[in-house]
Amino acid sequence: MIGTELDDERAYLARCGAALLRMIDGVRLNVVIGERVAGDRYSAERLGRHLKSLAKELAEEPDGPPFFGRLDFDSGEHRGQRYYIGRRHVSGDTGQQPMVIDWRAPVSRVFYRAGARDPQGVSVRRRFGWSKEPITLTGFEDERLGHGQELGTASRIMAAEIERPRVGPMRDIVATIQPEQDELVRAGLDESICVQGAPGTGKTAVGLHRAAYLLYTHRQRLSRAGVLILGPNQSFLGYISAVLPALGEVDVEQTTVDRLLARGPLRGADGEEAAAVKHDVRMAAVLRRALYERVREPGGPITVPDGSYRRRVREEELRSIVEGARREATPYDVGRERVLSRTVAVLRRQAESRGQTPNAAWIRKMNRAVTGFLDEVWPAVRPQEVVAGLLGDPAALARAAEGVLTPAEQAAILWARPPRSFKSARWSAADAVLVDEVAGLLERPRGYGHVIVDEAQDLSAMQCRAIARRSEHGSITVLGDLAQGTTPWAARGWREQLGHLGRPRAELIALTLGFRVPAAVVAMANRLLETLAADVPETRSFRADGRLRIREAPDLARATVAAVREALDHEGSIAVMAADATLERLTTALRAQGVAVATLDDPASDAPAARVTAVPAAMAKGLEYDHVVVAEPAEVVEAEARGLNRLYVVLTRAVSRLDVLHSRPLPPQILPRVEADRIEA
Ligand SMILES: Nc1ncnc2c1ncn2[C@@H]1O[C@H](COP(=O)(O)OP(=O)(O)OP(=O)(O)O)[C@@H](O)[C@H]1O
Repeated sequence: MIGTELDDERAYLARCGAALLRMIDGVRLNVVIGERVAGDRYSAERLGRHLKSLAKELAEEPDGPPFFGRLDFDSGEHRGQRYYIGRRHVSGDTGQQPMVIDWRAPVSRVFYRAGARDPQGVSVRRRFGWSKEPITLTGFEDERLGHGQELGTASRIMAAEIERPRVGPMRDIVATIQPEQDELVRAGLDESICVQGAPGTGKTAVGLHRAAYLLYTHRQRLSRAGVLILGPNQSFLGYISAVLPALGEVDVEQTTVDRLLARGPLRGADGEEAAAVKHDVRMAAVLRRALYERVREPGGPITVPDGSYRRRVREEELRSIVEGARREATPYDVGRERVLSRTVAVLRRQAESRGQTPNAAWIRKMNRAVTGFLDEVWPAVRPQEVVAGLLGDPAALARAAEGVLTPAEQAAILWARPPRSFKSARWSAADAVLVDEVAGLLERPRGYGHVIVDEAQDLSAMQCRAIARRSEHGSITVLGDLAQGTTPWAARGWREQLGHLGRPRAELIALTLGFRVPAAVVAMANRLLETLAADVPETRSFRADGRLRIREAPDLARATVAAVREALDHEGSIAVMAADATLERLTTALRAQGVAVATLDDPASDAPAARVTAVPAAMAKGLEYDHVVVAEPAEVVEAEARGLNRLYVVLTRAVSRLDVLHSRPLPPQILPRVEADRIEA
């Protein structure tokens, strides 16, 4: 019975393949016709470009299966219908319903949300199982929701997908999105949300799928306004970069906050103290003062030659123009424009009252004539100039920071050797944030329709403000985990962070079911979590499989080589994680033993297909590997002020197996019940 049904499904699969080819051919043909028939060159080019990108998109359809689920309805709006759900829409014959419905379409929501308690009209939900290379439909699993039958997380197909060994970059999760994740993915475009989730609960996955969903649902609005994804570093962005293209979305900007804000190369570095002050929210007030200190009261009336006349604007009038512009609290550059246009308007009224009719050339002439006055009372400035003027001049800093920063804080951020000009300044990443703050006071930056911020707990207040400026008229999705905060300014609570992000009332949602880390590892991570003083709920693991092994190893290098060799016998990616110096030593040892090791900054180093990556503990955030070897956790803890949080991050990167190797005593925070986990070889 199942056999014949499987044959039927395979026949349907073959028809889908044919339909997809027809779609690609059709679009390609349109490219050719479009190029020939469009009325003029401009529309020919536009049409051609559009069709070509559509053809490219379709042809680049990943080799994945065209559908992963099926819904049979026996009541409600879709009664009697059967829909196949897949990554992308596949058209049916003319006049027929689609062969496959996009997972983002409204009806697909039922696939993710229906359950025995609320079948939503569905009699049977079917999940398909596939094997790769070649893509083969191997079976299916039915849930008769109408009869109270629901597998939930007991689904074998779902478990196999979640527990599969990880290789290469992150993949989409469309086939197995959980109901609570789906709710976040499909939150409306006007809703800003904040997702607090322990490691591996799918925050990043939710964020990426939300981007794809919003682009599908609000294509026009967002293709104009744009979607921005912010991640912690380039390695992380590389790791997630394939997910959206696989879902057919190629026009999403994915970058880091530093890159977003940098206006040139960053060649400077700050000490801890200076960075902490520069990232503090109080700097916003200091910078505002430093900028508006440049606005001066008019020192007297102005006289402007106009043909045979000399026009005069009284000091009181000028004062009220400057004061008025200040009070209006528009961006600084708009204020300057207003002072200019209002001063010229006074001159114009004078000219008109004398029977003159000023034209555009006259206005231009007057604009030029009052520029000297304008530069005095409301000078044009560049943001770098303002910041350099502040950090390079103790007196200017003291004026702007009075009552806001302590003398010690001021001393911490002063440049020891000020550059000759702001153009030769060696800007640091923190300086770039300050420059951006001033730039935001000068004029509003380009905004996005939606911004997704990953690892948001690590952002400083000043970085949050930079993001808020870019999402003022859009919405944001904030993803993070307070327990994984490792920067000196990492958030202690979400409400305050959301305030800095300009969304103090965004809904806060917690995800607690982990899909990455095996249960044994979660138990250890939760022990560490208790000591981190982060107000977050514990995680449960979806995964009963997986292995944790803790070994004392006097010769760390030898033990690492042995652990990696053993890992290489299994399928999946492997990472060695440690503090910097130790990692270098271990990488050398591995290479000396003939093991190819890639590094994060150069993934193709050593051997292009190296299965082992050396990951500095400080760069592990957001990444995952099938097998992780963590060497000398005590060093990871000692390396930085929030070393325990870093260890928490590092211990939660493994999908199938985690080896913890130590020659020194383990950090006591993971010790209490560690003996129970210890399995000696
Ligand atoms: N519903 C799901 N079905 C299948 N896999 C899932 C699901 N949700 C998450 N995953 C997988 O679990 C892993 C962890 O997800 P993700 O990286 O998004 O978690 P995270 O919460 O961002 O973790 P971290 O805080 O450590 O960065 C990924 O491999 C992801 O594909």
